[in-house]
Amino acid sequence: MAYDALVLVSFGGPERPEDVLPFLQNVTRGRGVPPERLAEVVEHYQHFGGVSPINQQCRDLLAAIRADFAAHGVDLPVYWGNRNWDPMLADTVARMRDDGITTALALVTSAYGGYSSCRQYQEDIAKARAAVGPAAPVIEKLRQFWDHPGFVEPHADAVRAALGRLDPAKRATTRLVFTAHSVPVSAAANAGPHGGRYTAQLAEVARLVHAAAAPDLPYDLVWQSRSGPPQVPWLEPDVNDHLAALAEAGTTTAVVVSPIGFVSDHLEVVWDLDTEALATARQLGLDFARAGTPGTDPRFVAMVRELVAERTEPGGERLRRRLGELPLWDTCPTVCCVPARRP
Ligand SMILES: CC1=C(CCC(=O)O)c2cc3nc(cc4[nH]c(cc5[nH]c(cc1n2)c(C)c5CCC(=O)O)c(CCC(=O)O)c4C)C(CCC(=O)O)=C3C
Ligand SMILES: [Fe+2]
Repeated sequence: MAYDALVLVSFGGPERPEDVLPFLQNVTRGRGVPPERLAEVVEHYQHFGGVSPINQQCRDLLAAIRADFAAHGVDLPVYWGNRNWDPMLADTVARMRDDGITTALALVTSAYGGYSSCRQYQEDIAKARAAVGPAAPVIEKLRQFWDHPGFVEPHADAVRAALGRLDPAKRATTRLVFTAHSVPVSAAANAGPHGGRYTAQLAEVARLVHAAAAPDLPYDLVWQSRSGPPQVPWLEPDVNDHLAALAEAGTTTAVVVSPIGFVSDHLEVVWDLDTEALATARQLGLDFARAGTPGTDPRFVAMVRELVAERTEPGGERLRRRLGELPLWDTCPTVCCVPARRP
């Protein structure tokens, strides 16, 4: 298959105080998030002057991908469009059409399967193409990359670096706490062609990062950033409750919190972990170091080029680099991740 562009598809975030509410309305439209929760989240964004870091992180990633492509003779223009805020994906797809693009690959800024991480981005692409009309380019999502070394190794190095910031005298009572975005229990059950893939992939990445970074330490996988109405069950425990349970048990004095669910230090990281979870740890008397995310790590950027090569080189499937053992699929069956359509 010949492709004439790559498009980075991301979540989007506001960059001005007056954009926070309309952005949040885009995110939560039709999803039953209570107004009290929305009001709280407005405050999280306003704490940072109404500027989410995520768009600048996408610009930095774009620049890094373009430089890497140029250095390796990959002659593909790279576009960028978001689910929830400017640049909106439909506007980007219109521009791609105007530029004569006919068949593009898409990199989404989530490594995992599941509705919010994978299927919803495919719906975003389908909606944007429908809005542009019949001349819209075909856009194929690159495979999920949770266990690619270009994603796992930067996380593992970040855990090592975070451990280096903690008191070595407390090493024997230090614990790794891996986090990912919580999702409704029903969404987790439906993730992937046979269900349960979001949590299974995260458990695999936690295992791989732990083994690479600090196999001598105990570790856990917990959840953060719960949304939705209180009566709907979401994945638990929450990272804050987990820290309280560790402090209560009395055998932990320090934690490294590693957000393996994410590719960059966006608001869910700088608020929910660096602000909230840090405050929780302080209150509990636990030392706390937050590990970084891949961001623009050269290995992560090179991974993007490798994922493209898997699709463009002859016999490209053989180029797949993976550290894990869970089944992999390039394209999702139509029944994937959508409860109503699962048999
Ligand atoms: C699995 C998952 C990822 C990881 C995959 C991926 O990265 O895509 C993710 C990422 C992100 N989530 C983000 C922000 C928000 N998520 C919300 C709400 C929700 N997230 C959900 C799931 C996920 N979310 C779900 C099931 C909801 C409930 C509403 C719904 O069913 O859709 C809300 C609404 C308010 C609230 O938090 O209640 C906000 C503001 C940002 C941007 C941060 C920034 O601005 O820097 C990012 C990267
Ligand atoms: Fe979210």
